[in-house]
Amino acid sequence: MTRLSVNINKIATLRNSRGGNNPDLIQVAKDCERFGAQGITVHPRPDERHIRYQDVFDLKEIVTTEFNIEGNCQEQKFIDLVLSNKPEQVTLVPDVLGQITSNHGWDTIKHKDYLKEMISIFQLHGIRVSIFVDPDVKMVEGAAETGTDRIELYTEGYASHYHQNREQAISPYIHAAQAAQKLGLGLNAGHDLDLHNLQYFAQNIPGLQEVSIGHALISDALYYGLENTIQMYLRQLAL
Ligand SMILES: CC(=O)[C@@H](O)[C@H](O)COP(=O)(O)O
Ligand SMILES: NCC(=O)COP(=O)(O)O
Repeated sequence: MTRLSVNINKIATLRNSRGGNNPDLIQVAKDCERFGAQGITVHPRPDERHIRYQDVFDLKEIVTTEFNIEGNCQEQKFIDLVLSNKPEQVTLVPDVLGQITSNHGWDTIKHKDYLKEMISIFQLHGIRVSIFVDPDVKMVEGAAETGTDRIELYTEGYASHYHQNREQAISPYIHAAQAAQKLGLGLNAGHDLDLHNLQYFAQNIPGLQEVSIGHALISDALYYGLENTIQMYLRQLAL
C-alpha cells in the first residue's frame, strides 16, 4: 500500500499572505489526518515564506500520523530544527538559497561522504532518512552507499511529460524503483503529482511506500473541499 502524506506548505503560504492565523495551519494538519491522510509533510525554507520554524514545533505536538520534514541539511538551522523535533522521517533535499521550489535531486556520487555523515546524524537520533534523487539508476546506486533508509524520487519530470507519453515518462522511474528494490532501499516519491498522473504512477512503480503531495492537492481542495480531495487522492492510490 502506498501512503499519502499531505504537504501543507501552501496552507502556510495563504496564512502568511495576511499575517494572521487564517487558515489555521495546525487545525488543517489535524483535519488532513481526520480526513484520511497518513502523514503530514512540511518543507521549511530559510526565508520562512511558507512553513515557519515555529510551525514545526507546533505541528510536532499534534501530528499523530507520520511527520515528514523536508529540507536542506546544508543549513545548520535545519539540522537543529529536525533534531529538536525528531519527526518519524526527514527528507534531505539539495535546495539552493532563493529557489522557488525543489528542482533537482542529490548527486549521490559526488556528495557521498557528506550525505553519509548527515544521514548518520539523523539516524543516531532515531529518525528515518530519505534523500531526494532524480530517477537515475546511478544516483540510486550512489544513494545505497550513503546508508539512507529511503529515497524520494523527484517526480517533476514524470508529471510534466505524463500527458504527452506516459509510458515514456514513467520508464526511468520504473528502472530507478527496481534498482532501489534490489539494493534494499525504501521508496517514496513526490513533486507535482496530481489527480491525473498519480494512479498510473502508483500502479506502475514497484515498492512505492509513500507519496507526498502538496501543490495540486491544496489547489484541488479549492474546488472539491479538503475532505473530498484527500479521499479522491486516496482512491487513486487504492485503485
Ligand atoms: C521536495 C519537494 O519536491 C517538495 O517538498 C517541494 O519542494 C515543495 O516545496 P515548495 O512548497 O516550497 O514548493
Ligand atoms: N516531496 C514532495 C512534496 O512534498 C510535495 O510536492 P508538491 O506536490 O507540492 O509538488
